[in-house]
Amino acid sequence: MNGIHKSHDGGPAAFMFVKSQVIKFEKFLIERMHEPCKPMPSSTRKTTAAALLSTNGFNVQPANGRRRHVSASKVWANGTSNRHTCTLGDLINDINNDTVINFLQDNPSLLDQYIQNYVSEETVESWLVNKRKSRNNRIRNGDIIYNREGSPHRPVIEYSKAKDKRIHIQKLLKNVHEKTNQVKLLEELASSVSTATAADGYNLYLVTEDSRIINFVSSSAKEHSVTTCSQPVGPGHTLSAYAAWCRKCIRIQNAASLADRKHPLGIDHMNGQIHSVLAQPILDSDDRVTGVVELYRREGRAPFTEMDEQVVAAFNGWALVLFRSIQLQSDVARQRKLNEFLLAVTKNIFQDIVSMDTVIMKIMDFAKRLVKADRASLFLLDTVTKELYARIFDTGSSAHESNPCAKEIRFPMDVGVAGFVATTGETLNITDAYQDERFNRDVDLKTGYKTKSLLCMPIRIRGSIFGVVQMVNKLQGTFTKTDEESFETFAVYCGLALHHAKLYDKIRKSEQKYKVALEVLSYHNQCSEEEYIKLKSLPMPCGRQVEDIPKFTFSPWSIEEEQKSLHVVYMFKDLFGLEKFDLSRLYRFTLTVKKNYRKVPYHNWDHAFSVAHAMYCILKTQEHSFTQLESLALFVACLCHDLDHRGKTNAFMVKSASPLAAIYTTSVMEHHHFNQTVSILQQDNHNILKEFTSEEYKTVLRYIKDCILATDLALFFGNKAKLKEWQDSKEFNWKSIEHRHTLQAVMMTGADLCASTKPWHYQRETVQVIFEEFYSQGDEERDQGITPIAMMDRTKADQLPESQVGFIVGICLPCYELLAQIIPASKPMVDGALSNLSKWQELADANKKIKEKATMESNKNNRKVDKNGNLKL
Ligand SMILES: Nc1nc2c(ncn2[C@@H]2O[C@@H]3COP(=O)(O)O[C@H]3[C@H]2O)c(=O)[nH]1
Repeated sequence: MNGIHKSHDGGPAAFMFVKSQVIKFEKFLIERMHEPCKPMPSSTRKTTAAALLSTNGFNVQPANGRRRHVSASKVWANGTSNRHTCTLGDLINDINNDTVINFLQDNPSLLDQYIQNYVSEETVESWLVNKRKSRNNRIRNGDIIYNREGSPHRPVIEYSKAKDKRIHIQKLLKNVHEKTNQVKLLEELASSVSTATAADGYNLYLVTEDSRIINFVSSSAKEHSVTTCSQPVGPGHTLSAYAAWCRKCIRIQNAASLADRKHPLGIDHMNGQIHSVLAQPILDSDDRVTGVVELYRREGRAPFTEMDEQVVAAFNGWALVLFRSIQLQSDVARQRKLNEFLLAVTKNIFQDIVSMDTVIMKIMDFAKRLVKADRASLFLLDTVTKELYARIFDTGSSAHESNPCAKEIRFPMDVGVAGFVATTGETLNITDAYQDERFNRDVDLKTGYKTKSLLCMPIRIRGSIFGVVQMVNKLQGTFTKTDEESFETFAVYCGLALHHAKLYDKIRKSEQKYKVALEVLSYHNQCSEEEYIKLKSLPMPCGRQVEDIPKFTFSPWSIEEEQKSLHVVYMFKDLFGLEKFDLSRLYRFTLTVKKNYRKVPYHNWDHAFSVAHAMYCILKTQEHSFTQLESLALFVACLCHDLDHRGKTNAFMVKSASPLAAIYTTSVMEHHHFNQTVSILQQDNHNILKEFTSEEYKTVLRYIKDCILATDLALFFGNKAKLKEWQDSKEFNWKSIEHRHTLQAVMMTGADLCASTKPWHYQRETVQVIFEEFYSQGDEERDQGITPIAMMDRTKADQLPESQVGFIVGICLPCYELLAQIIPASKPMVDGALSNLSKWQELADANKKIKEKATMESNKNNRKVDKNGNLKL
């Protein structure tokens, strides 16, 4: 049939004939291509027939009387008369598979037109799917299957199959987002690009972080034996190594060009069957080549075109966006994971610090897990001997956890990788230890363990190198940049934990020292057995001896020194009885309290005794106003309220930065007095509260604390104001705990200042010792360059009576007057204070007169001298 021309005279008959043939042709296509579309409308058929004829050189005249001419003089077949194998005439005459195939092969534009106008997109896509399926499933040469069976994701194929593309893309993205495994994504990309370019298969390679090595990762070929696993990036090796090096897409058009000198190793053992290759480097967001996708077509296939190259480049562009997003995502995930890990480390290390060794073991264990190392070691720096040492050395067995190496490993601080890191402060990531000249093989020789990769980092405390932590042998591959970064953060925590552990060790040691000091102290501060036996042997005061004790006017100075302790026991017994108290404990407690008062002029045992006595007097008048625990607390508190007083005020303790002021921020000395009270109660055979229930014990201690703190004169004014308000408004209620406790606080002040209520000669004597203490503090302040207040300035001793007037009027009388309103039996204290006030007033007035006289005298003398000091004549 070659070269046959068909001539038509044209006319309606010819047109009708062609139209009928078009219907046949259409039917043919429907049958062959399983096209589920509707048959053509007749108008379309007409147009198609006309188009068919005209496209192929026939002149078709319209049927409406005007001449429709179908000219057969045109030879059709892509403009060349000698290449066509089948004409429309042939087709029309003898329509069968072969003729149509031949016809369509020679006239692709006709099928193109038909598909574009009459076939739906879905149908075209399903044709494509079917076509690829059949191609991929075809086994060529009987040995290599080019379709990766079981491949989990074939996005392009899935995409082409999907009815709703939008939903499919969402699914695909979700899928992608869930994948943080870059290799899997690259495989997917390679698979997609392979499908898109109709490649017969692909190989995927990844470049190491240092951009030096390219490693084979996977292939679409099921049984792919690779001979070029790992290659240096650069020319002279494989095609992928070369593509990674020159960072350009390389297209090989024929097998012969594969073994170029730039890439003599080609792509691998399949070279012989490969005809065309397209190697595309994959760049990441930092423009670094992360891998290479190598697409290939086998013999018999058309080589890759520039169009394929563009498709691959487009895929690579999208991959870049995708990887950037994945990179960010995985960075965030990694950071979160690291944060969680570090939080766990911190909790674990800080929650349960027992010793430095425990911390070290924990650190090593965490570090190993962090970078997936086989072993870990921590060498501490001995700055004295300039050595690195490890008491706990990771031998790989878990035995070291419970039984650290008895023998310490020690070596000079500049030996080996650890030494290099310790001296330079640099981090080292060594992929092959035996290739590194800094590596010290001795330890391997001793242990028989083979070191391969090493990650070694300095541990710093406050900027100075404290030690070196070493991770040995990454479980898979070598330590990465990410390992280094994570490990660097970890090293900071490590430093903190070790610093903490070091401090903890120090604290533990000083705690032990403190315990020893306490033992020594309590031995010396406790009453001796002799003192106890002696006191016990003394007869308890009785008869006339005790008549005056409950009187407010009773003077503590009127009894012998050694009788005071006995009187304390007497008063205690008198107030509370001995049913609940052990007498021997009471003796010991009293004697030890006495011993713990310093020999300062005023705040000494005498003062403690007189305050306890004043409270005894008040309590004797109020036997049922307070609970037994309250009364007990008031009396004991008075006895202990100035324990270990150093003769200095709170203000002085703060100003002189005393360690006590560092412990307590307010009522410095009062807190210390209470603390001393508890210490004495805790000593052997001293706990006078032993018979109380633990609840009662806690309550008494709480009351004692409140009472002792109330002796801080700074708190008196608030307490007095509250109590006065209740009293003035007749609201004071004995049943109210708050009212009672405020009253107790004011009672403590009243007892503390009781010297101001005593007969004049006792008051004068006491004030003398009070001021002796004040002046001694003033002297010390002056030595420290501080000007003391007038009351503490011995050069202003003449102001004392005036100062006493102010003290009694401003503090003592308001206190006693208020107390007397609530506890009328305490009225003698008011009287005593008033009496002393008048004495001090007299002295102050006399002083004033003397001063006035002196001033007058001096003025008189001044008048007798001229301005130059010379006597006027
Ligand atoms: N000026 C003056 N101060 C006193 C007198 N009696 C006690 N004090 C002060 O009042 C304080 C009460 O609390 P402290 O016992 O700690 O210390 C006491 C002394 O500093 C006194 O008679 N005159």
